[in-house]
Amino acid sequence: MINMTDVYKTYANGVTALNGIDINIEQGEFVYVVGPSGAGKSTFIRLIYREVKPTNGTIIINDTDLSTLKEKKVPFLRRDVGVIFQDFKLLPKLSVYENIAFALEVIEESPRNIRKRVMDVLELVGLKNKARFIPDELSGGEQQRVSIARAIVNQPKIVIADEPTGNLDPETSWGIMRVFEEINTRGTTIIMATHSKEIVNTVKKRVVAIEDGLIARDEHRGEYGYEA
Ligand SMILES: Nc1ncnc2c1ncn2[C@@H]1O[C@H](COP(=O)(O)OP(=O)(O)OP(=O)(O)O)[C@@H](O)[C@H]1O
Repeated sequence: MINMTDVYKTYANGVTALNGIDINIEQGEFVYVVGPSGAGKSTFIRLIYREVKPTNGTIIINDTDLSTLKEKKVPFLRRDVGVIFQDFKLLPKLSVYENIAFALEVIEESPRNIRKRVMDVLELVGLKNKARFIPDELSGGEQQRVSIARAIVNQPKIVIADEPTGNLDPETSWGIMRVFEEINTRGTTIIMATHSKEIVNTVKKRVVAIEDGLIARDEHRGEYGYEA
């Protein structure tokens, strides 16, 4: 599913963000990525959908070896990997419906299929009644639900989320966690970088701690392990 062997990443400015990562993640797992600021969490996440390339090492995602993946095949990889960011990244002039449909239109789905799939994911994230709203008319939690809906509308096998609750208050964050758990229950692998001690210690999952570009801990139903 996701396999990294001896992965290093040094950025163009000479900063080494990852220092030899070995990990295996199976289909259907829910993994928190934790660790101090600057430890390499975002870099680890960005490798999975090929936003960054490793300096060294092997990355295999769903049987595809990213080191030999041609640029023109990257969109195919990304169909299998839904991405969610801390700052939502919605298109401000498009409605909720259009923001989600957009992800399907670019892969030339039929209008009827698009409508069904968009309404299905809006139902899953609890926003069916806000399909015509634009992002500015929504709360932060609602905007994050839209970005989750957009990430899963292609039915990706993997969802990666980089601090998805970082801009949300605690109560709203629990609602977002319930959505992630529901998606995970349906078989999607979730990989989530987070600084939330409360979430990690309450909603118990596999915890991978990255420190100085290395995996310092990897525990089934682990703890956050740092002061909040
Ligand atoms: N595009 C880039 N160019 C150069 N250096 C970078 C780039 N992105 C990240 N880095 C550096 O790589 C290291 C790891 O950064 P990364 O964003 O992966 O850490 P992080 O664990 O996600 O941090 P945080 O918790 O603060 O988000 C840091 O020293 C950072 O400055």
